[in-house]
Amino acid sequence: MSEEAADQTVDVVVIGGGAVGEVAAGYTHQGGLSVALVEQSLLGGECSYYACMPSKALLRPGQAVAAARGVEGAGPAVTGPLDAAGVLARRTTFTHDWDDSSQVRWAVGEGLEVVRGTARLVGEREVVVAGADGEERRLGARHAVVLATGSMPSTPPIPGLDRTRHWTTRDATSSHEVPPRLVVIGAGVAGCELALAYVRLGSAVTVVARSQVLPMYPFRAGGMVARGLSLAGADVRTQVETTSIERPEGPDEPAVIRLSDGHTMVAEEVLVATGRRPHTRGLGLETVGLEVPDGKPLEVDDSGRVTALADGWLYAVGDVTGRAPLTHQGKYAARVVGDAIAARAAGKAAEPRPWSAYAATADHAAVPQVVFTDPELAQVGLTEQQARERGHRVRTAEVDLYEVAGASILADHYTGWAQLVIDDERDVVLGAIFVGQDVAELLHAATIAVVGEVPLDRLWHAVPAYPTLSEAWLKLLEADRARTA
Ligand SMILES: Cc1cc2nc3c(=O)[nH]c(=O)nc-3n(C[C@H](O)[C@H](O)[C@H](O)COP(=O)(O)OP(=O)(O)OC[C@H]3O[C@@H](n4cnc5c(N)ncnc54)[C@H](O)[C@@H]3O)c2cc1C
Ligand SMILES: NC(=O)c1ccc[n+]([C@@H]2O[C@H](COP(=O)([O-])OP(=O)(O)OC[C@H]3O[C@@H](n4cnc5c(N)ncnc54)[C@H](O)[C@@H]3O)[C@@H](O)[C@H]2O)c1
Repeated sequence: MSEEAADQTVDVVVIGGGAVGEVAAGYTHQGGLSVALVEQSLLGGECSYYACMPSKALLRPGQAVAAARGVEGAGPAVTGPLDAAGVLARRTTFTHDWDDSSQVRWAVGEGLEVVRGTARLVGEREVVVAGADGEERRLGARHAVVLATGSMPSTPPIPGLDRTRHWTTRDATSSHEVPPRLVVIGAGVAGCELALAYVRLGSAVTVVARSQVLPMYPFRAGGMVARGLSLAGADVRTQVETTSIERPEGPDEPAVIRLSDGHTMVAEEVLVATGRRPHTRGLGLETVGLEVPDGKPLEVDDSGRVTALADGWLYAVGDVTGRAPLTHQGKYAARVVGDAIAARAAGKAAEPRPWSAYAATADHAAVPQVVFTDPELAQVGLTEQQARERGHRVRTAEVDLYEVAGASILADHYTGWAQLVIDDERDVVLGAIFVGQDVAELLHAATIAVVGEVPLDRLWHAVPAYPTLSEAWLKLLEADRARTA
């Protein structure tokens, strides 16, 4: 688009103002470039309004109560059920009642131009934004366009689902009611977290897993989370398919859910939490010669450049790339994208050398994730299975966390498990997993060990304070010594 044909020309247009797009825009601007950030809905995206923050806000009160009840002497001070209305109200303070004014103030304060509307590519470095009023605005980009359009819930092919009103994670995180009965289909991260939140809020919850709970993690870890859900009162059904869903009495009447084991359930709400697909639909990718099948991610190199386009003006970042669909990892890639665009605009090569500022290298082997269930599950890097599949020769070290003095102080009858996946040739940590109460804060030490490739004989000198849960590290290293002695 020539500067005359455009209503406005900036250095960089970022499409999608979720957490990831905001960071890409911010870093690009800090690099000295003018940036238009286009958002069709709420600036801040899923994480702020329908995902991370509201789900964690729904979970936290139940965690606080459970922690107190797990300590003799403290338990009697906490009686009665959660105040569901209070929990929902506190959640709403985190979503700012689904009002993004504070995020807009932040963006404008940073020097970004916020453009409201739905954007699509119409050619190389050319974007059209359709506003809510139907007006179209043409934006030209001198250097780059960044696609940060996120992901959408995927709908599994369950007979009747497409005709039956149901919850997605958006509804579950923004509900103002606690349904008396809730069936959760899918026992991935979102399904497990939201099942726990609602069972603790008072719903009768059934979780339907077609394989196991959290199948992406080691069997033992998923089993511990499944047991935690059961102890909280959920009915967890594994190895079972959902064969049909309907609301036979009408859209506002209870749903009837049938399972492959012959069981039938009735519930006011059904949450379908069976994964997400990259949001590439309607982006005008065909106008720049890209063919991306629906549901497939935009492939990018480590600096975020869309690999299918030769001249490198189109970038993608966050969930739409399918690389590591987590807020923190998307924001990390966005920092890389912002730095790479600014450097290239200044005439630098900005080659994505591994571990340089221009490469999101950690995406490949050091992604941390916490599942905020009870017990929590915190994992980084490669699982044992992934490491073996990638051809590493590995050994593992494992401990039961009740052996750790800090754990026994934290909770009576603490149960937990930790495992290190160790590269047998280089003696460095490739991955770590912790399952137990409050293990989330153990994770960053593991991330540092994995990213830093810290040799085990040096890690031996990183002494955890007594009596903290971090002594899990000492126990793990001792277990490895005992095995390799
Ligand atoms: C229930 C749930 C809980 C989660 N909890 C966590 C957690 O605790 N920690 C964690 O790290 N991750 C969590 N995630 C994952 C996390 O929410 C995503 O990884 C993150 O939101 C991705 O950010 P994004 O900016 O790439 O996409 P999004 O947040 O989806 O933002 C994309 C934005 O682009 C906009 N957009 C799309 N198309 C256009 C267009 N054509 N024009 C203009 N704007 C457009 C959308 O309106 C949206 O605002 C959770 C996910 C779910 C579903
Ligand atoms: N704490 C966190 O970091 C957090 C919390 C929630 C979500 N997320 C992220 O958000 C994204 C979406 O979460 P999610 O849990 O929906 O996706 P997911 O991919 O983690 O899990 C989806 C689960 O649904 C199952 N499934 C698929 N089709 C099914 C069917 N027909 N019947 C029953 N089960 C079926 C899959 O086997 C899988 O276990 C993921 O990237 C996740 O990592 C992160």
